[in-house]
Amino acid sequence: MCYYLLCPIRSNVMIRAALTKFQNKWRNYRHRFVPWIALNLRRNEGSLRHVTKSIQDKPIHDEVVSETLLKLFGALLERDGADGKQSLKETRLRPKVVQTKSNDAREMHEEGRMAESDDLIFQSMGFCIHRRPSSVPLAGVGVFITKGWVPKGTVVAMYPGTVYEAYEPIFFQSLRNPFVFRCIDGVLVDGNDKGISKLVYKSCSRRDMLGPYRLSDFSWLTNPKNPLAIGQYVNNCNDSPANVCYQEYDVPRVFPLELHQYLPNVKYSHETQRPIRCIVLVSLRDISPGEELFSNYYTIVES
Ligand SMILES: C[S@@+](CC[C@H](N)C(=O)[O-])C[C@H]1O[C@@H](n2cnc3c(N)ncnc32)[C@H](O)[C@@H]1O
Repeated sequence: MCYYLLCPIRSNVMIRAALTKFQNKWRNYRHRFVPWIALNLRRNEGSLRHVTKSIQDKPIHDEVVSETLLKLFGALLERDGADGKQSLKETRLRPKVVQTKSNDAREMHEEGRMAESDDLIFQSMGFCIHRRPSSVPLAGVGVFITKGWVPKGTVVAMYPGTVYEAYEPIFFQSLRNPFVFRCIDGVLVDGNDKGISKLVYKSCSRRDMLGPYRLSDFSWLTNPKNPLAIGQYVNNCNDSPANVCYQEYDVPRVFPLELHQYLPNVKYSHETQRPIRCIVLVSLRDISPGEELFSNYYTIVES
């Protein structure tokens, strides 16, 4: 009798102990991409990023991020029109103009725009960045430095997308979506440029205007006018160490209003009081032309 009673009790205790151990490990574990972690944790344990405190997961100062963005966005604004109003008008008109062109003319127009963007980013940042088929078999698209050198500690890309507070609903957008990025504080950024995610981003971006100024950029959903806004396509490193890492950056309130139109992030709810959250990718070492960017999809935050 005793035997039958004791056995379930002992196994209950063991199960509870195992669950507590798992819960503790899970709490410390700040995963970036939810579906990916479930499938690949064991295979990629060697490529984990360890940081001691969440506050320390900033390889460069936020002021340096601000300076970089101000420089690039300033150059984009100069290209698009001195006060940003012209670029807004242009953005509204562009679809109609493009519709009247043949496919060839449209392709030439896009190629011209890409070459112009390349010159601009090369002049202000010293490198060019593009999407290409990944060097990792079956990994889809990746992001490459195609021209110029990237010194260690440089902002190389931005992770675009809709920003959800931890309590906001994202269930339907997250189904079969490998682009949902999780910040250390639980904020989620949906960088998918297709389907329902695309619709949500566009509608939030159109909602948020301040007078003549757009507060976010939605061109990354098709052809990014901010050339850095392709960070959601950076793949996870497998065997060799990552050459970039994610840094969370809350846009300071003093960030010039006319430059917000180049920020590739928008709040899901406009009632959220905190500053807009952006994610930048920062180089962990010097990167040479032709190299693919690789990040860590896993970060362990040890408290
Ligand atoms: C955020 S997306 C990155 C962009 C993706 N490569 C694409 O073409 O859409 C994450 C997905 O990329 C793929 N991926 C990323 N790193 C990988 C790797 N090292 N090996 C294989 N697949 C990878 C996985 O399918 C993962 O769910």
